[in-house]
Formats: sequence, C-alpha cells, structure tokens
Amino acid sequence: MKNLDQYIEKVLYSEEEIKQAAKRLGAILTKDYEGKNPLVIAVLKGAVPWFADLTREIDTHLEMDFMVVSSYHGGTSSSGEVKILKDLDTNVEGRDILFVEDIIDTGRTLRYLVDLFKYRQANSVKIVTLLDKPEGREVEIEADYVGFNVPNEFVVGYGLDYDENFRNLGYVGVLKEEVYKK
Ligand SMILES: O=P(O)(O)OC[C@H]1O[C@H](OP(=O)(O)OP(=O)(O)O)[C@H](O)[C@@H]1O
Ligand SMILES: Nc1nc2[nH]cnc2c(=O)[nH]1
Repeated sequence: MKNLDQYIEKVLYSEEEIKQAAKRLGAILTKDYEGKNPLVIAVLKGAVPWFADLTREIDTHLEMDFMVVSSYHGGTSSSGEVKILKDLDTNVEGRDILFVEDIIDTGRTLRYLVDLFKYRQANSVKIVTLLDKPEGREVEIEADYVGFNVPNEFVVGYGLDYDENFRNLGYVGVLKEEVYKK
C-alpha cells in the first residue's frame, strides 16, 4: 500500500476512469471550440491536474490562463466568500471563455466567476468540471461539461485537498473519518 492510500476510505474515480473522462470531454470540446481560439482558464489550485490532462485532449487552438480563487478555509466547509487571489492580466472582452474546475459544490465559486466575466463582456462563458456535486448546491449554476456526478461527500485527490493535503493523489476518493479528528 502506498503511503497516502492508507488515509483513504474508498476510491470513487480511479486514474483510468479520470483519463477516460478527459478523452471523452476533450473530443467534445475539440469540436465545440474549433476555430474559436478560446481562453481556457484553470481555477487554481484544485484544477491543476485536471487542467493539465484535459487540455492535452483538446485538439484545436486555444490559449491558457490561470486564476487563483479560494472559498474553503482549513477544512471541509465553505466560508461562502469567494476571494480572487490572482486575477487574469488579459482583457477578456469578446473572448470565448472556458473555465476548468475540479468540482462544483455550493456553486458559489463559479456563480461569482461567470457573473464577473459576463460583466467583463466575454463573448461566451462556459464551464467544464471533473466533478459535479448537485446536492451541495446553494446558488444556481450549471456546468456545460461534466466528468462525473459525485455523491454528497467531501472528496479529496487529483487536485482536491483536505487542509492543503492529498492534492497529489492520482485518483479521487473519500478520507477515513479518523483523518478529520486529528
Ligand atoms: O462550488 P463551491 O462550493 O464554490 O466549491 C468549488 C470550489 O472549491 C474548491 O476550491 P477551494 O476554494 O477549496 O480552493 P482550492 O482550489 O485552492 O482548493 C474547488 O477547487 C472549487 O474551486
Ligand atoms: N477537497 C474538496 N474541496 C471541495 N470544495 C468544494 N467541495 C469540495 C470537496 O468535496 N472536496
């Protein structure tokens, strides 16, 4: 057993399943964005592994950029307040924007970002997320492209953290209860 595996209660999505999801969505995005040169934005930090794997499956011209956004503090609950820690340096007016997220839970992060980019007069704003947790929703927002619908549990791995740890797991899983008690 690998060192970090011992903290995991169950694996929800394996490396292989995530790879297949990247291929499936990458093929759709290739068609949808052909000739549009979209600005594909990773919402850091959680989206890093998914962004890296997904964009390599999109076989058309695109540009990449990065934002650092945070709403979760130190544990498993959202503060409800979305903070932009690093914004874009480029003008998005008239651009086709594709946000890449690891998860949509309460929906607050993406509701905030979509509204902001509409205000900034992007031509289109769409969302691709590895995981969608519909039962967590507190504000209305829907992803345009979804890898998996995830049950209402706190998940870690493949970019998703618990207290900044476990982002480097290759798969998505649920932590053992004793990890939270430490
Ligand atoms: O739908 P919501 O309830 O807003 O949750 C989704 C957001 O929560 C996580 O980010 P977090 O704020 O934990 O920052 P991180 O990406 O640095 O882990 C995740 O990466 C999403 O951005
Ligand atoms: N790690 C992690 N971050 C989240 N942010 C919003 N929902 C989740 C979740 O289930 N796990």
